[in-house]
Amino acid sequence: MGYKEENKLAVALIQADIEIGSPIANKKHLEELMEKAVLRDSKPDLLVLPEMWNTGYALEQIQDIADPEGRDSKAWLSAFAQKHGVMIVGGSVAVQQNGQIYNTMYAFDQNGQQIGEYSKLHLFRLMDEEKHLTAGTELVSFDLGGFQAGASICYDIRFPELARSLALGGAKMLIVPAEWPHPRLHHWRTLLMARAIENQMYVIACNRVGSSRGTDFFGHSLIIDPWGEIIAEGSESEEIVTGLISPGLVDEVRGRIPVFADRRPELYRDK
Ligand SMILES: O=C(O)CCC(=O)C(=O)O
Repeated sequence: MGYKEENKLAVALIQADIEIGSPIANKKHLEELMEKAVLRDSKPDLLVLPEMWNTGYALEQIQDIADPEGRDSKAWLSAFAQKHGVMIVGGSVAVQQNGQIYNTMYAFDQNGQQIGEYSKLHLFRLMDEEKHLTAGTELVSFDLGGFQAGASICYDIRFPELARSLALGGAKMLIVPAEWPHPRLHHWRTLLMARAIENQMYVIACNRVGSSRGTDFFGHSLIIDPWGEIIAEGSESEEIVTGLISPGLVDEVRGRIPVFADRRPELYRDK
């Protein structure tokens, strides 16, 4: 593993623009940025991509351009991970599975082995997602170099129950690929910060930039530590956002303010 410091993981978020309805062009563009990220002097251990990078929100054509069974996306991500010895959380892609379309994240270890698959649980009605996509049905977490990561996608961060359930299941970091637009920058930053502070976990959030059909995506990808401190934040332009994270800090913060021990689950409503 290319750890920069003992027990630390070097993370690089690929804050890219996405061309609507153009999976081939998007893959080529992302590959250029990912190559830039891994060829830097300080090579990352983990790359994270944005949401729906293959198609963007081309929902009315999605049946025709979604990746059948995710085959093409998985093969490409796996080959890149293996070639460069880097772990990848491949943002998410529109995938066609048994006649349904899902918004699905695939994760790979540094040998190119698939280690995770998660389909977005909460579909975003403001963008008509529920008319075109099928929601996932499972909470997912996977191991990233000894660091348990919980999966979520964009709108999912508005549901604190999801991040809390992942944390209760052992996750020390929440991964959030997104296509989150203006004018809700305040929501994005506040919700991500809250998920980090309340669950005392890292939040690793990669948002796209650029404009598509009148919607402006603001980037501001974030790496937030379990105290809620911002380790790195993107601008509103394309860039690679980097930071170092350490599993030990999660244990330290959880030890200092024992939120999990102080919960009163017997009093909370679950319906
Ligand atoms: O919740 C929001 O404001 C944005 C969510 C979103 O754009 C998405 O889930 O694709």
